[in-house]
Amino acid sequence: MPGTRWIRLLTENDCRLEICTDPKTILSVDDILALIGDRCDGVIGQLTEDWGEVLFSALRRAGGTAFSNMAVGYNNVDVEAANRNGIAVGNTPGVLTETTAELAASLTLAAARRIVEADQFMRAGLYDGWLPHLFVGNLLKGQTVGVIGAGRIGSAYARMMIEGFKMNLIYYDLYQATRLEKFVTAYGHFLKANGEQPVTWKRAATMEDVLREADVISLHPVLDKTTYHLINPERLAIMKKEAILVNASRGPVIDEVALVEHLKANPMFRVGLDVFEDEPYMKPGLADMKNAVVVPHIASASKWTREGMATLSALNILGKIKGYPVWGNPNQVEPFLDENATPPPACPSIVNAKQIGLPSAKL
Ligand SMILES: NC(=O)c1ccc[n+]([C@@H]2O[C@H](COP(=O)([O-])OP(=O)(O)OC[C@H]3O[C@@H](n4cnc5c(N)ncnc54)[C@H](O)[C@@H]3O)[C@@H](O)[C@H]2O)c1
Ligand SMILES: O=C(O)[C@H](O)CO
Repeated sequence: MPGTRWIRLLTENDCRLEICTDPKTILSVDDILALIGDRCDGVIGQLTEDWGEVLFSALRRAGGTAFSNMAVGYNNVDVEAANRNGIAVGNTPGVLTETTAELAASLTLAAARRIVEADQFMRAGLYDGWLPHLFVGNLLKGQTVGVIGAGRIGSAYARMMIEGFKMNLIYYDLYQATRLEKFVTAYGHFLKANGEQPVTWKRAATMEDVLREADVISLHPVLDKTTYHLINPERLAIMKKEAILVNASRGPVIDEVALVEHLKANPMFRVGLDVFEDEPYMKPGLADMKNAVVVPHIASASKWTREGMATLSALNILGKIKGYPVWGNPNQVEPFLDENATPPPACPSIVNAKQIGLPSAKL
């Protein structure tokens, strides 16, 4: 895990720390069982690990009460199994928001302006002079950005695309994104007052409305039963032929086999993908598609964010061991990240706090 603050926070609070140095990228359940051993109070794990009944009951038997993913997404964790074993499950919200949104914006631009194809063309020595039709892509200004899942990251991405490129917004979420709507309204007024075309927003009644209307669609929901294969052949078919689809949420939100077929049939349709259905693998054919930009799950990969994720996950474990209450607002974790201050005596984010009866901190 990156940085050293998380190590200091634990060791200065009398925790003995065992750091896994196995060179394997993804640990199996058996690897983790061996690491838990017969005495372990808490574990910080990664999103690539399968945390279910086997691991939570082993942790319980070893005297443990806390697990934290070093991630905001926790679809790799069976929270019900953790509840049955009385284990608190932590995650790391907030600290990834801007970094992940920036990568989604980067993928959007790379896809819209064909950056990767053009880079490969240059390196292959194929450039022999300016041409009017060389790597013509899409202009974003004035087009419509569609966001599916307008939570922390989806809203941050929307703001970047609206403020940066003056795009109009259409979004779909189970909940109203009130702050985002207010921002777009205010920005629209500002543009109008300066003699520019104002930006607009619309909350779509159905996901299909977003897919039909948007020129760029970025996916930012959690992965659960309701969002598995949310993008399927039928929904791909209703998107514009020249649309751009970006995914920096979780791979299984897209039916990747269907996506490859769609990319083959629609060369002007482009995608930017940070995540894949069977990570670390890509479905057959995807790597050959020039209309796909692919990167290896790096959306949260800035130094500040990764160190913040390490800090928040360590504080989730420490807080539970110390018997601290749970921080009341997982969207405001800044006080835990201030290098020059002692962090608040609270667990920054425990997703099953209510289910296992943990008290909430008074802010
Ligand atoms: N690629 C990466 O490195 C990376 C980095 C950070 C987060 N993520 C993923 O992004 C997800 C979102 O993170 P966040 O911090 O914005 O979480 P969040 O909880 O703030 O936002 C998720 C949003 O999805 C919405 N949602 C849930 N089910 C939906 C559905 N069926 N249809 C439409 N919207 C639905 C929720 O209402 C919520 O607003 C994480 O769960 C994680 O899987 C990926
Ligand atoms: O869910 C998360 O936190 C991310 O996928 C890590 O990059």
